[in-house]
Amino acid sequence: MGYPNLGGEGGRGGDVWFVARERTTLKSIREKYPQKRFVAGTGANSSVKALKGEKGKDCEVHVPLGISVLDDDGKQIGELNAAGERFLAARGGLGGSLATNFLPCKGQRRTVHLDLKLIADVGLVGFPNAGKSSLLSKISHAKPEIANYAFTTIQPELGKIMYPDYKQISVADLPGLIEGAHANKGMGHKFLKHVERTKQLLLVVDISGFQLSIKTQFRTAFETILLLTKELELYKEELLTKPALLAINKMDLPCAKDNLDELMTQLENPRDFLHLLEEEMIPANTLEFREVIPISTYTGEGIEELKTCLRKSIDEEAEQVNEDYRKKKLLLLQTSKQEQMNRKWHS
Ligand SMILES: Nc1nc2c(ncn2[C@@H]2O[C@H](COP(=O)(O)OP(=O)(O)OP(=O)(O)O)[C@@H](O)[C@H]2O)c(=O)[nH]1
Ligand SMILES: [Mg+2]
Repeated sequence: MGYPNLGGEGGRGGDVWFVARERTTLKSIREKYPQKRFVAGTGANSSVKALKGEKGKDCEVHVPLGISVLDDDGKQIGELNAAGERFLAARGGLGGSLATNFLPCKGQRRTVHLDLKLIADVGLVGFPNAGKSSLLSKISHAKPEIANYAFTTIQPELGKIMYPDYKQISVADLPGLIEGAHANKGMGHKFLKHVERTKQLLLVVDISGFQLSIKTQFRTAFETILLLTKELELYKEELLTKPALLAINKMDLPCAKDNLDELMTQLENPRDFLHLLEEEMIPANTLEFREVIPISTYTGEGIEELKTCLRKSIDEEAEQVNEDYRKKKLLLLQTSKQEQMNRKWHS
């Protein structure tokens, strides 16, 4: 009876949510929120009338798909992988009430870090200058930077291959990999983490063998493939379980045909040629390619075939996933039926 006019609880402060949206980039967040801080709303004062106050307006920050939310210690506390998924970054403070002596509470403050790993059907993996960006610009509408120096690409870029039946396959152009990338040399982890989320790998190698900015200025295509395999293996062995295809680029160059013949022989029995590489660089496992496609982004040779192969590989994989799902469902159904029968039997 002591407070006849103070029955209403103040409204809770607005929350801060991260909401996954297509076509959002980390850059756009930085531009929109240069202060880089979001503080959840403070609750409202207790109302004088015996009415409950309304909750404050939430702040929704649009983030790209593939965002991991990490706490200050680097521990992952959330993940946003599909459009519309939401993560509560900071909760609004409670409104004033009798219990808090009518005083509102402050909104939550939390320091979080956003880490973007691209989600794509196919990731382009290769040494710098192999022609990954040239390839992406050839098969999609993306306009990545292309130049005759290493590390032209420093940010991953996404492009989409459009098929006549409207199916689309997303392809991520990634920064070039170099020897030691697993130990964070070059673009290192920054690049390799994106490979984790691509469904399939498309290795792109330069058939001429010239390497820019790498210890050895010349590596045959076969050696390059082994070195790329080694880097992936050292970073995370599971990456090698992803379906992989191989595009052999720059087939327009004069040396290409002979080099290709040699490479194909080596790929038939890779184990017989491992000795060509320094011992410490030999990978424990070799990648098995679903398809090997010679291409030239200059002349267009092999580009249509490559698109067809990618499509086939992605479709096959999707079919396999569906099949596994069907099998799992069937098994569940069978076991639950069996359980029902058992119960009937015992009762
Ligand atoms: N001769 C020839 N040159 C090519 C071909 N494709 C690309 N190039 C050239 O190779 C160089 C590197 O091409 P990019 O597409 O930038 O290579 P990248 O693999 O994306 O390089 P990074 O971004 O540094 O990893 C450029 O000078 C291209 O013009 C090709 O089919 N034939
Ligand atoms: Mg590039």
